[in-house]
Amino acid sequence: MSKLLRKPLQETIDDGVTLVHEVSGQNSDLKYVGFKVVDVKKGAKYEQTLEKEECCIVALTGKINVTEGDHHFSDLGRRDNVFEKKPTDSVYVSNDRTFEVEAVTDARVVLCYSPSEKQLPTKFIKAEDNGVEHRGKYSNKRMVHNILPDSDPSANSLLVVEVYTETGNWSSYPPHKHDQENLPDESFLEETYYHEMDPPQGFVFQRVYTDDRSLDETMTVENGNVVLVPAGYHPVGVPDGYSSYYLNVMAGPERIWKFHNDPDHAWVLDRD
Ligand SMILES: O=C(O)C[C@@H](O)[C@H](O)C(=O)CO
Repeated sequence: MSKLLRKPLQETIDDGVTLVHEVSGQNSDLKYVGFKVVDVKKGAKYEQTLEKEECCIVALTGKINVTEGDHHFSDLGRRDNVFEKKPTDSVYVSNDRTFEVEAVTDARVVLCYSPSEKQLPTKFIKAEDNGVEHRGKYSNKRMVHNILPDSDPSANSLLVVEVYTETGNWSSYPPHKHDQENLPDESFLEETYYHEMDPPQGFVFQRVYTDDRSLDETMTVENGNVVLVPAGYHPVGVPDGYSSYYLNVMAGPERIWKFHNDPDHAWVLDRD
């Protein structure tokens, strides 16, 4: 098994709360990105006290209430299935704060983390505020929901985005990387991919590789898997008949997404 590929854990951590994924500095080489997925049954609660880390809570599917101090946000979440392809609600919570997520319906909640020292205001990121982008042509078509892009200063480090790739298409393609602190040409950002497929028996392929091939892994990724991208190019290929969804979390020393295309493949962008 690749050390970059994570399968769902399905570990009960509280009444009605199942830990589906947990990526942290304790169980990976990532220093800037932490990632969790929890399934919360209707009426159950997940609570967490953040230390020196900020968190973006994404109502992936189902409906939730989120409370942090005097802030209470009700009935967040816009879809029962990510393949409804509509943006959803999220909440940004800064370091050293405690939040609670209560499920209004059975819900899957994504928790995106990055180290943070400087407190920022808690912020409700409404579905309507997600920038929606259609990128690419030929077999490189995808749709993006920008939850926390680098143009939004609400977070210290976190960048969060959802990407839908059409059947038979490629995304994060031509292959690009962001693993050098070399601004303005490239930024260093670690990344995680949480994947789903429609229909769910589908799979996609994701390759993670560096120029010198000291890292070069090609993974068969199934519904609900997570891929870690500590460095390198990280294209995704989607087989015919299946659609792909993934949620990316990125973070690094500077909060800017500046990627570098693999020079061997950048030519695909130059076609008419
Ligand atoms: O293909 C896309 O446009 C999505 C990717 O950019 C993805 O969000 C990523 O690789 C970020 O580095």
